[in-house]
Amino acid sequence: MSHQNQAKTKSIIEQTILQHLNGRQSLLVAFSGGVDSTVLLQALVNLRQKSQNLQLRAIYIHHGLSKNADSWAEHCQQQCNIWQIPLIIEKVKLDRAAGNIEEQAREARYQAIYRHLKSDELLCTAQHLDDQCETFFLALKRGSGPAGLSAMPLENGQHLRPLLTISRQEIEQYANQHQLTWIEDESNQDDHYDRNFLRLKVLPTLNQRWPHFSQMVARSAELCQQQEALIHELLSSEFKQIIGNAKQLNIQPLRDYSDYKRNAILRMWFKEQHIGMPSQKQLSLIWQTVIQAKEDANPQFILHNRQIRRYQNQLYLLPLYQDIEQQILPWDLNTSLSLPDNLGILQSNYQTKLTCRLPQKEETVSVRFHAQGQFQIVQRKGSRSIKKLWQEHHIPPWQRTRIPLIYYNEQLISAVGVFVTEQGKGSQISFNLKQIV
Ligand SMILES: Nc1ncnc2c1ncn2[C@@H]1O[C@H](COP(=O)(O)OP(=O)(O)OP(=O)(O)O)[C@@H](O)[C@H]1O
Repeated sequence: MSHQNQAKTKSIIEQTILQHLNGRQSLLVAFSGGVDSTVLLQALVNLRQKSQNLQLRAIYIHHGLSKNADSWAEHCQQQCNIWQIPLIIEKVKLDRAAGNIEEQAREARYQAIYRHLKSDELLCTAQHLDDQCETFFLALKRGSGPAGLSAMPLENGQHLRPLLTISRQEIEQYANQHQLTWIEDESNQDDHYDRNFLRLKVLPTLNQRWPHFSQMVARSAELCQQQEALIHELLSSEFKQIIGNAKQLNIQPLRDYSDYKRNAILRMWFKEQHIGMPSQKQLSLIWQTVIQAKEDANPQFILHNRQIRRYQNQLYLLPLYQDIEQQILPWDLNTSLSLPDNLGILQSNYQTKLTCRLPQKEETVSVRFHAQGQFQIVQRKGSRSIKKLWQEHHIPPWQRTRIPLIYYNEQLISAVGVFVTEQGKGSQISFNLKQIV
């Protein structure tokens, strides 16, 4: 490549980034140490030198997946020292046994990054044109509609992908021209992963035959994005009317919509809650088995580690709660006991109201639950008084009876039936601890 062309590549990359920054100056760069984010960071350092007044920070996420991850973190640190950029190194924990390690890593990575992102900062990641093409193909392989085929947006909230229109080849040229050093992740060569298979085996053939193939795919993705934006614009006022404060969806109006409109509204709802899009089949199952379930049913549908529930004609997207009925929680009454899933904190109060009978002695214990925007009530499972409370407070079924087994002084006692209300004002209610041994 001639010097002239190289200089052109350099200025194209910097100019493109500058254009996309559009005056924003405070940036957090997701820096993996790979060639793409190395080029991104270096180009930003160059722009900073040219008095663009940029405030740069970088973040490296240590997934602990590769045996080389420590040395990658070290490499990123050294590089940032040279460029005088503060670097955050954050370790995340993944569970290999839980499967889909790539997806887990991605989710944990973005969660960790967003924890560090300041409100006035822009997150910059280094996906490029060829990544965009691969993402489009991966969506095609899943049979996605326009939402999936939109691939990655250039900008989404506080997240910018300033290299999205730059090709891999241009990035590599820039890296070589600047004699940059970067990390080669050994897993990039493993075509067992779908993305690598596309990159290594499929797209080179297509790009060889049609030199602007990736640009054309990116254009299709952009057209899909425009269609999505249009649908969003057309439905947004209706959507606002049927979504509640807790992001629950009023399903009554959905019954009068056409299938197309209903599915579009449901997709908007999932998107709003940052959950991966359900497939067409999953959408129709949600419609049939949850929304259309018999009135007295208590339907549940699990999607991407969340559960979809219906209650009083509203659709809720909730975390998957632990089965605390099977859990044993040791409790020293001198300290407070945190219940799982944010169910609250148990605290004993020796100026008691209610009696707990333990084998050795009779002791009176009352238990208070502390409100944290919610309040918790523990009572005997299904007793008449508790049923009344459920009704009064509109407690949905999935919050009604959660029974942890609790040890006190090495004796198994049980707080029988825990439930949570969201609006709770009265915040503290005492209950019976029942001895069950
Ligand atoms: N370990 C990491 N630490 C910090 N940033 C990272 C790390 N891995 C990836 N990134 C950032 O994310 C960008 C995209 O990387 P990659 O394509 O591997 O992720 P991805 O999960 O496919 O992202 P997306 O789904 O948003 O395309 C990188 O260019 C880099 O900016």
